[in-house]
Amino acid sequence: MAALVNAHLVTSQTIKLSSELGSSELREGQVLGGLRFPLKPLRAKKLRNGRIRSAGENGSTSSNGSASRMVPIEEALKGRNATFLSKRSDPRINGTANGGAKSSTNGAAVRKSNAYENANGSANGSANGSVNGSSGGRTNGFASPVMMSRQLEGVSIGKVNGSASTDVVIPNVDVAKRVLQPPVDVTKYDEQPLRVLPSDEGFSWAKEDYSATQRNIDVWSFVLTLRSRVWLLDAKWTYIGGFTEEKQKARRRSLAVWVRERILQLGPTFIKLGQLSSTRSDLFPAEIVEELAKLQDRVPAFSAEKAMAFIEKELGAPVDELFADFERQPIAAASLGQVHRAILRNGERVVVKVQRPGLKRLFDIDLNNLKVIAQYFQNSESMGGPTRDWLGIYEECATILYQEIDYLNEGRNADRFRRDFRKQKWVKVPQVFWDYASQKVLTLEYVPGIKVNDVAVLDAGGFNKSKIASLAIEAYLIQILRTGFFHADPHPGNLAVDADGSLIYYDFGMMGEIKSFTREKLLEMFYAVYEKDAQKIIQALIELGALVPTGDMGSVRRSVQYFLDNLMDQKPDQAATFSAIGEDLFAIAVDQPFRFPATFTFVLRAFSTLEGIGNTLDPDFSFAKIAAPYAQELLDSRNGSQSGSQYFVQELQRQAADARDATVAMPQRVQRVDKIMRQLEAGDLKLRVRSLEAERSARRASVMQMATINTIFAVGLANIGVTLSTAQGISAVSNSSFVGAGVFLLLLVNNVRRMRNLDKFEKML
Ligand SMILES: Nc1ncnc2c1ncn2[C@@H]1O[C@H](COP(=O)(O)OP(=O)(O)OP(=O)(O)O)[C@@H](O)[C@H]1O
Repeated sequence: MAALVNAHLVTSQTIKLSSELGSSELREGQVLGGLRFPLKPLRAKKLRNGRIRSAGENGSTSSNGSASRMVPIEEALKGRNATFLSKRSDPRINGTANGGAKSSTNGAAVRKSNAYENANGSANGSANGSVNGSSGGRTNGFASPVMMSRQLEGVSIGKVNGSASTDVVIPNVDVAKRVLQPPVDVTKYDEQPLRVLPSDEGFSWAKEDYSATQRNIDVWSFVLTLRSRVWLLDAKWTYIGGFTEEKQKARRRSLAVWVRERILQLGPTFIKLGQLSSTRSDLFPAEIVEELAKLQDRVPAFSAEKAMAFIEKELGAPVDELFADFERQPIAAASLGQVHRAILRNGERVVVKVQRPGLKRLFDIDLNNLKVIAQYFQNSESMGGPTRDWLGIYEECATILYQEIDYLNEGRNADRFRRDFRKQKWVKVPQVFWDYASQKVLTLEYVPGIKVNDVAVLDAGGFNKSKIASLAIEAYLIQILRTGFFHADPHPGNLAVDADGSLIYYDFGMMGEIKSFTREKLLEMFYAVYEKDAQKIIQALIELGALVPTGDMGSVRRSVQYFLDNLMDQKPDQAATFSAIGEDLFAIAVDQPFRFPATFTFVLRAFSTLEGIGNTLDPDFSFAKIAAPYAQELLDSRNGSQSGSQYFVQELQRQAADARDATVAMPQRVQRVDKIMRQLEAGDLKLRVRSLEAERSARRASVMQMATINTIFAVGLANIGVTLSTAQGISAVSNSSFVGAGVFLLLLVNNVRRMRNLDKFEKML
């Protein structure tokens, strides 16, 4: 690892208590403020300032003998401001050490101030006091939070007890900076000012006494108003001054804004569903999808009191006891919960994810209503009922929602994801502190990072953005094609970059799983994409159930070929992006026999999000360029360890076998063709051909016909208007003729626009 250290770490006043005399070294692998310490030990003597000796603590760390215990400065310096030197550790290590320690300082006056804002604290020199160290307390790796907090209450810096001594090292800023040469001022993100989030106080769903009846009324009044507004969209007579496409578009836009606002009013269930729908251009019009995308960062937060009371209820102990410090202001608020920073009693910096209270009850009511709505949609022609699986979509959403409010499930997902990426050191997944976890509260290692879309900060830190883009794609390919367990919501808020350029993943509430058969087929499709083989892709899609084979596969093949050509030869300035491809695919699906299973839409959604991230990070970003070497690697690994000649021989054998099968089957096939021909001639067999191309031509002809009629009427009426006004001067009749001509002209413009769209569509195929 390059010698990377966070300037914040060294500008902070840090204290380390270690059992080993003179071991006031910062070792490789130690973690400061969530960032791993570099390379070689840094002798304490290089760092000025004081030392304190204290009792050894290693002995008390049962789960990892080598783990040296970090003690918060505040515990050492009674109320002084400082940031902690912490250690990334196995959850079991937390809560160890100091079991049975006697406190001489009564918890060292847990400070209420913001520990994160004290990077330049004044804890200089020696910290006085006596340490009543671990005194051989047997540790309980999985102590309950309450028990642990009780034990840790006694963590104290006071009189040194025992023969060992503790070093307290307070690095000098300048010396440390010079020695460590940080490449980036990570204080920029580690100490970033907190955004003031809007409060949830004005929203009825946030009230404790919100009744189920009131909720039903609120939901149904939204649904019914929405239905009538959608109906009004197409009721041409309701447009004052006559219907125009522009007016309809404006009405649709105002409807979309209204939907977004009402969704915010309706709260968590609808916000989450709105966020999920914000990529379903196959289901909703573009204006709605655009507005729904804005829901991502406009979610109100709940008060610190509410959060703290909820934590106490969930974890069974007051926040004061559980944490040495708990930041009242959340660092983020999302539809289902919010995130607070905190410091454990052992000095570990963590984030506490607190779920919005009352979510389960709200979901139960809302999903009951939504099920009725889905059933209505399913039976409604205008909502595409017969062709869209609204009930399936409802089931999918309900599953996601209930899964997302089970934070224990999220914790398990995080652990699994971390295990999947254990070999890729460039992917970081926060540790879960299981002792501080419940179904509604999750405590995770604090791993600050720069969000992948925060280009200005990445630039200022000198990060290699195209490398980050490549890593993001590669990490995703590993998930989809190798492990089969993928992050289904990789939006920029859930992906950050560490000081050493590694990727940090947050939020494991929504994970997808690809079964091995599907993975195998996706892998085949991936190779086929790499080889630009449309036929193989179609075969894989059929086997995946994403494509229903029909007689007219020619146009499907051409569509696929079009995407292949655009995808593989994609240039940054070309619009053939994943999101465009997704939209086009969905548009084409109306005509063609594609069916998109949930996994497929999630994968496509994830790829288009990643593509967006890639484009933000690197103007020359090309998905294909990044994927190609990866595909090659997979191809090589698929061909196993066989040498080139072995592979060649195997390929020859395969082709020979194909040829043999074809030859053996030939006489049978000829016989069948002959039989069919005779049946046709005898009139026993009728062939009904449905040609999608012919249907498209018919649609085109009908638009042309309408355009011709509109032209005739426009010109005719304009002629009458001109004739009348020259003969009789401007009159009501001549004016009406001009107006009529204008209307037909507009219709003509509309026809021309439709023709252009059809042309564009034709070219795509
Ligand atoms: N372990 C962590 N260390 C540092 N920051 C974190 C950590 N976990 C979460 N965050 C911050 O909190 C934000 C929200 O977290 P997260 O996405 O897990 O919450 P959420 O409620 O699941 O949100 P949503 O599902 O809407 O994305 C993240 O974008 C990140 O900025």
